[in-house]
Amino acid sequence: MANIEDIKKELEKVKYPGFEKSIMDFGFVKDVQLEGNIASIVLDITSTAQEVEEQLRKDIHACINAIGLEVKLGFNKPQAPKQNSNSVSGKNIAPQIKKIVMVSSGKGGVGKSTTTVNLAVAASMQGKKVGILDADIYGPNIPRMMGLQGKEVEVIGEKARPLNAYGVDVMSMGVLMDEGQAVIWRGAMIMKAIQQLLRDILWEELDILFIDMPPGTGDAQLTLAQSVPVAAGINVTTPQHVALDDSRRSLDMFQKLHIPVAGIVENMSGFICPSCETESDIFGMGTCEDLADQYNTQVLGNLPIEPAIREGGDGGKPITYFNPESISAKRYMEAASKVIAFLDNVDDDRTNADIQPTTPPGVSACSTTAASASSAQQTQQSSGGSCGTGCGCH
Ligand SMILES: Nc1ncnc2c1ncn2[C@@H]1O[C@H](COP(=O)(O)OP(=O)(O)OP(=O)(O)O)[C@@H](O)[C@H]1O
Repeated sequence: MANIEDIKKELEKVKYPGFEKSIMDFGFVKDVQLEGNIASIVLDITSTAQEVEEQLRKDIHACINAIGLEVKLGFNKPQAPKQNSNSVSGKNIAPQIKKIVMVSSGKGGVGKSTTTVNLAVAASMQGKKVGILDADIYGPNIPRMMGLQGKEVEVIGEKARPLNAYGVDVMSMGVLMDEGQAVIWRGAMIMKAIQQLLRDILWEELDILFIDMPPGTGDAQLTLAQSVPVAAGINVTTPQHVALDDSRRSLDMFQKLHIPVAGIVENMSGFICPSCETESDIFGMGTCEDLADQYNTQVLGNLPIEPAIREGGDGGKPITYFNPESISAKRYMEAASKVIAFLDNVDDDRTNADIQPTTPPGVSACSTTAASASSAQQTQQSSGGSCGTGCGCH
């Protein structure tokens, strides 16, 4: 006869809909009891969506029945939010912003924030009125990268005015939270935070708002797509094949959310030696071309690993603004021009209902299942010359 441990083992096989992690790993299973052959299980879940509950019921029944037990299931769920999804209500909560661009990556640490900052600065240098919303609530580092760390936000009534650096308006959870404060966010809180960052911030009329998303494909992406019409998505990745697999998830998510894909930024693509400026291949270069073809999009730019890019990020002095003659700054400028050209072709008057999904609030239109696209071919590039600094050039 199965015991409680057997039940828990079975529950480890049940994945939370739209995610790779199990309900046990998420800590959603609050109570497991066994009386006779009836397993009583209580779950705390973050989604209000009926579909999520139904899927879980189905999966849990299947695996618990398989070990010869009946199931009694209880769910604790948050109240459904009053605010309907944008696509359902047709409401745009930030109508003064002409074009919203979602910058995403399949995983953390690939240079998404660095790319957001430099693209935004580059677009501003090309005459656009630009803002950055740092929605990476788990690691908001845009304030540091824009030299705004420790700056006080001006509060007017119940709203806050964005900060400004290098001609770009900026708002971030990092400005609103104490430094180093750890944040553990669950679905409903993320939804609220993102909506507040759009609605309760006094954004001026902007041509483009770049939004630096948390890595991955989750509640934040869905909430954003349901709250405002997202005109374009940009995927940032590094060229290694493992990173490209994660990237596919991100690109699949754009497709599922009906977000037009402006392109892919291949970051840390080769290394530029600070001494001789030779570009050499470290993690691979040019691997995103195939990926872009598969998703019918373009590579916006190949940004090398350049110490000056990191120093610009750490020191709050973006390379595009402070060293516009560098190879990287020129590539960011070119990438920004491609984004602007892409946005020119996305209709200003498109409403969210035209481009974003019509799933009810809280229902994940995102899937973490990677497309079964074939692997991109790595293009090896050799570099000439030798500088003798051990940078890898030969
Ligand atoms: N092309 C580059 N050359 C050198 N350093 C880089 C480059 N791109 C990013 N970095 C550095 O890599 C680190 C991670 O970059 P960044 O914070 O932009 O990544 P991220 O994808 O936003 O990470 P997270 O998901 O954790 O927020 C930073 O220290 C940044 O300065």
